[in-house]
Amino acid sequence: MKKIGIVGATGYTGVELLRLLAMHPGVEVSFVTSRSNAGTRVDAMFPNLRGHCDCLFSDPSDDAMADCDLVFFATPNGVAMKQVPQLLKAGVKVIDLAADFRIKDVDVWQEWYGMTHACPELLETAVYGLPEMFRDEVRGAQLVANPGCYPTAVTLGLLPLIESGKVDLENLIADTKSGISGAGRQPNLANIYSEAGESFKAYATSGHRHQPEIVQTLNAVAGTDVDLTFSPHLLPIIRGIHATLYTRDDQSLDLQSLYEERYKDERFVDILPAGSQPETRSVKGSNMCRIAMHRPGNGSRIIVLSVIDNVVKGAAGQAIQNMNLMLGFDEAEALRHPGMLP
Ligand SMILES: NC(=O)C1=CN([C@@H]2O[C@H](COP(=O)(O)OP(=O)(O)OC[C@H]3O[C@@H](n4cnc5c(N)ncnc54)[C@H](OP(=O)(O)O)[C@@H]3O)[C@@H](O)[C@H]2O)C=CC1
Ligand SMILES: CC(=O)N[C@@H](CCC(=O)OP(=O)(O)O)C(=O)O
Repeated sequence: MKKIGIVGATGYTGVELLRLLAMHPGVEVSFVTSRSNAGTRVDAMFPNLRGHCDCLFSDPSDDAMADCDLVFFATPNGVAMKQVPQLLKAGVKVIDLAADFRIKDVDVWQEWYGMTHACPELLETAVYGLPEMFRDEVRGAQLVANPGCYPTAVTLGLLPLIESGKVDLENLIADTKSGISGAGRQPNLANIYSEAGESFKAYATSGHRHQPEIVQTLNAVAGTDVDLTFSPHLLPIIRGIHATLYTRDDQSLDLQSLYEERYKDERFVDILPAGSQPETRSVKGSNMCRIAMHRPGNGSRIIVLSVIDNVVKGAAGQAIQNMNLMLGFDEAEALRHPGMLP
């Protein structure tokens, strides 16, 4: 059994890691942290884990972390970078669910995240954990930067078009909506039910830190600079991301066969039949990304619809997909279950 640690196990992505790892036959979660609940039983705080997890929360400074084979950081941005160098030296593999190692250019990272990077020398060696693009690199990685939730939905939705070399890269648009759990579990007035329920709004319209993350990946695929308008919105649902993606081609692409061919071997990307409209509830609780393509009026406009569960394929599920690759398990271990309806 591989020994797994989770730093930040009282947050939404941390507790989702615990739920999913409870279904994994090859790992045991041996170390979980919470600064505010050290010494408390995990299943006393999260009764859904009764019978699945008998750990106590430890403090993140506990040396036992270095005894793990792999540690997940499910912590706010800027936490992992302070502990990762030491863990790597101790031979521990690390997956950061936050953004500390996602952006290769340290100046870009510091500008968007508003802090000084603690270990910029690791940015080049960290592997961006989108298995549908970097599977082989993830297999050999000691440090994986798990992608952001919006970047996962947008990048998987646009990838076949960018790889085709046939779409307008000057005017890509990603109109995205996220459920409220995307903002994490810490209290925030804007995210309480009576503020966010029965309402709908855009946010971070003049700039969101996921824009440079998506562009970094798309630029690498395109081999040139793409121009992406990225506009996030807060949806009054708990889980789910819906991305509506726009571009144009010269009408030569057969969208259905392009996407089906690109993702034919991918277990976590489902290309829906032509004309479909994927729903966030179809992926709720699962690691699946569902995608459908449209060409309104058979013209040059292309609209791609992409949905994920932000906590699963957008965070904990994708992190476990990466863990499976890094530790030599079947990539789908603990992730084979379907979504929940309703
Ligand atoms: N929610 C989502 O859908 C997604 C989240 N992410 C990213 O994943 C990370 C975790 O997100 P989420 O679970 O939503 O966050 P939460 O705010 O829900 O949880 C954060 C966790 O980190 C712990 N923590 C906070 N500060 C520190 C610290 N300085 N040192 C150690 N532990 C700390 C908290 O526990 P305690 O205070 O008790 O120690 C808590 O368990 C974030 O970086 C987020 O941006 C990525 C994709 C999607
Ligand atoms: C609804 C909502 O607030 N969503 C979050 C995205 C969470 C996430 O994935 O962001 P990281 O890059 O920090 O991992 C946001 O827009 O900030």
